[in-house]
Amino acid sequence: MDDKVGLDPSSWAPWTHRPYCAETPYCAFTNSMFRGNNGVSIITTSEIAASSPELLAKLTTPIVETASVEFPYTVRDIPGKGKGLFAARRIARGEVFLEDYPSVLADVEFPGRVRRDQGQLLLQRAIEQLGQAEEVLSLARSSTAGAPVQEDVMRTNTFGITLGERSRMALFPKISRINHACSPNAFTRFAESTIVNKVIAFRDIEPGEEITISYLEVGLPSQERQRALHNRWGFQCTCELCSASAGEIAASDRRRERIRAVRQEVLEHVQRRDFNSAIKANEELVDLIVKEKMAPHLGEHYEVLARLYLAATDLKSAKKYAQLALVDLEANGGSTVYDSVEELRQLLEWR
Ligand SMILES: C[S@@+](CC[C@H](N)C(=O)[O-])C[C@H]1O[C@@H](n2cnc3c(N)ncnc32)[C@H](O)[C@@H]1O
Repeated sequence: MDDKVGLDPSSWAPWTHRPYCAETPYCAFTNSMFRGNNGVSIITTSEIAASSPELLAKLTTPIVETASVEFPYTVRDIPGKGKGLFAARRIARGEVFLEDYPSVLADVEFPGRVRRDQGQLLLQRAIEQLGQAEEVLSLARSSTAGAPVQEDVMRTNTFGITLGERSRMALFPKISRINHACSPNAFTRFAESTIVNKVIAFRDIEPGEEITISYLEVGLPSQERQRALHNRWGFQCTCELCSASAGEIAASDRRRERIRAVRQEVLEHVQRRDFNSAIKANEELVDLIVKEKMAPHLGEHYEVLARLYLAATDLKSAKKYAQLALVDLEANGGSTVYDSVEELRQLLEWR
């Protein structure tokens, strides 16, 4: 690719910089006009880039964000945690209070398919070509092994997303300042159609309160949770749940192990089309989730129950759970966050 693309900028289209490939099948492609002059870079292969015209169109359309809105949060230093986000006013449950676009995207398999020094060159180029390179490079790092800055920043701050039918790492610079909590007060939703990652309040957040999200799948047992946070993000979890008494932690772990087992059972029942058993297992799941205070996810579980009852041709129960799901999903952002809200509304109209 390095050789095929000339020095003439018109041959780089739709990118604003000459694609840089570090003698690998992967290249760093940059559009520096994305979102004003913030820019976006993607590390992928030329073949994948060429086969994703819709994605390319999204990344190369010069999105200009609406005139500066007053952000309902501030960034502050927190002893022992680096920086963090704090509510500048009351943020209501369900409010979408932060929207962020990616600065760097990379195919998840890329680090395993190139030499480390080549990967580093690709990352370096992908970041240095951005208008907000400095902002990206100042994000948190967690390596204790002296990893290069770019690699460390990516490892500490990226989310796993699906984009253009591929798993990618994505760095959202504003969201990157949000710290982890096992029982967070906010969650993120990435919308592939707009490539916006939204942050939504799980519950009312009071002025001055720290805004948190969960870095992990909610519901991991304590040891797994602590190991993952330590290994990838380099910190010791001290949240309420991680600091509870040994007895409380053991009880929570038992429920979480059971939640995991029941989730698997639900899938197996559905695969066998045994909807009645799937419903029974899902009802146990809802019960465990409430006991484990993982209630923010209840709406999605009610939705699963509505769909299972529908599959079991019990329309009355399907509607009951669709209604419960709607109440919950609407309180957590409604159709701006959940694609299924409209479908659930239609289900309630069925006769
Ligand atoms: C994505 S960044 C979050 C923002 C970061 N604190 C900063 O200064 O930009 C992830 C890093 O923040 C720190 N961090 C996040 N959550 C934490 C927590 N609950 N306790 C201690 N450190 C935390 C860790 O250093 C972690 O590697």
